[in-house]
Amino acid sequence: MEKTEVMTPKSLDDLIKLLHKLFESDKINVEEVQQIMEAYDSNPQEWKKFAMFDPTRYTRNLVDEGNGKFNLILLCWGEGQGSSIHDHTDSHCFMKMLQGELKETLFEWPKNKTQDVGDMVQKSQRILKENQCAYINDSLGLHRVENDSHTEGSVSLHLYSPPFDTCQTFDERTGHKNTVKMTFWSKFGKRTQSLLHLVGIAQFCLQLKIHDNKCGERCHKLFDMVQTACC
Ligand SMILES: N[C@@H](CS(=O)O)C(=O)O
Ligand SMILES: [Fe+2]
Repeated sequence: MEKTEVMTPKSLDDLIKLLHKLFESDKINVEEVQQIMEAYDSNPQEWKKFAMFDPTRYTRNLVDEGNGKFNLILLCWGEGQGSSIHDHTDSHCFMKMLQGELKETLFEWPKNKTQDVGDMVQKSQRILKENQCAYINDSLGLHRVENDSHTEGSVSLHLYSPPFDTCQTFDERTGHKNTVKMTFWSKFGKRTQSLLHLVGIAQFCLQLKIHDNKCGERCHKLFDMVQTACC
């Protein structure tokens, strides 16, 4: 196999361009992707438009859809926020630190995948520092990611290939698993949830039509508008 030189992306846009090139090929070189992501020197000016925090849980903000080959997602972790123990749906997962630190804990898959089998077995734990790029896939195990800081938020850039929108989460005590849908807090720098919220309100208003035809009519219009805006 030929050895390629590690390219140093000059900016986030440059990194995205390089990633598009690398993922044109059907077979990717994990180390190469990891090295290129690590070589990008985090510059908040370039990514702050994607960085939206929520006080209640970590947010997932879509940055790029990688021509359908990968999703590039910026994750914002407030103080004390973390993920559940989860898998990565048979995809590659690269995780590049843009700001602050994150604690990553690796777990083994529960022995019996169909039954609750007691405590999850912890394999290792490490602190990921700014500009570091970690990698995981399902054959390496499961993980949980946490921002342990009481004073600072953390930001990380995740690349998933192929893209996926559900994963399995695991109860640390029992190993019991659940399939969960993963949502975006924003896409390409624009908040998504508020529109979904409006759809919910419009749907609710539509039900009122039973009681009040005028309201129903108005809400049909609102519902159509919101649907057009969303899709
Ligand atoms: N894989 C998680 C983030 S992490 O905890 O690695 C997600 O995409 O939401
Ligand atoms: Fe993860």
